[in-house]
Amino acid sequence: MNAEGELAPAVQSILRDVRSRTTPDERVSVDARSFSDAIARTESNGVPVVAEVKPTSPTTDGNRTDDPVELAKKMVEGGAAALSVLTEPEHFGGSPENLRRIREAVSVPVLRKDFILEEAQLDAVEADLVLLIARFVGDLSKLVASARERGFQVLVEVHTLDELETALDSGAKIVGVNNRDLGKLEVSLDTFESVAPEVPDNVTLVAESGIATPDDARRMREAGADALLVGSAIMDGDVAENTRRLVSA
Ligand SMILES: O=C(O)c1ccccc1NCC(=O)[C@H](O)[C@H](O)COP(=O)(O)O
Repeated sequence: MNAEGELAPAVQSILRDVRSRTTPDERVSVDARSFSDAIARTESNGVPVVAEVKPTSPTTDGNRTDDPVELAKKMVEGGAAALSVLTEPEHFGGSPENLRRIREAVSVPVLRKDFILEEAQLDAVEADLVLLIARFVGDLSKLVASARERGFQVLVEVHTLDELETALDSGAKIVGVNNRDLGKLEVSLDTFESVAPEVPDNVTLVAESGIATPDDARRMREAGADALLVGSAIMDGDVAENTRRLVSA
């Protein structure tokens, strides 16, 4: 794990809050909806998009206060293959309860987007996939195994080739390359293009962050993305139409 001094202040604050939150006593057991099946179902009609319910963020102006379940349903109506739901409350306006309600209301797989550092955090809510960020997790192999024991599929997020190596060593079968550098919060689609060629073919590859237009979507697909994770560009305006535009890219 990187020294926290190298992280943007907002990210340092997120990690401090995560550590101060209480964790549940009871272990979850999940019957997960398959992410690879959801991608395969979408492939014949369009681009597999993981649409993110992201009410706000450290880099977003304002807070979208619509009912998250209504937003999620509109994303599915727009053709989203899967959903990502922020459960971090202080900096992203999310909650485990939002995810629980959304997962009950839709039939596509739902990713829990949070900053999970230790095993007990996995038990906050059931989801089909959980995100583990290679940069922040001390023993990634152990946490991947703990998540799988509970039935979760695991999306391991990387930003560099070194982190990709750590992810693959941990046995990750789904890898997300985050175009957002959590050190500086700068976004560049070049990141995905530089890391993707080193990802083995048998790994499901997700391009994350900074995808705003159909051109961006095509660019990420040409660079090897099996799916695209999109937050801000979908949340800003008509979420069904925004999702549809990227799915039809
Ligand atoms: O989005 C942020 O401002 C942010 C700040 C600090 C840490 C993480 C952050 N984002 C988390 C994400 O992974 C994104 O929500 C996700 O990849 C979607 O990105 P985008 O399409 O650019 O909204």
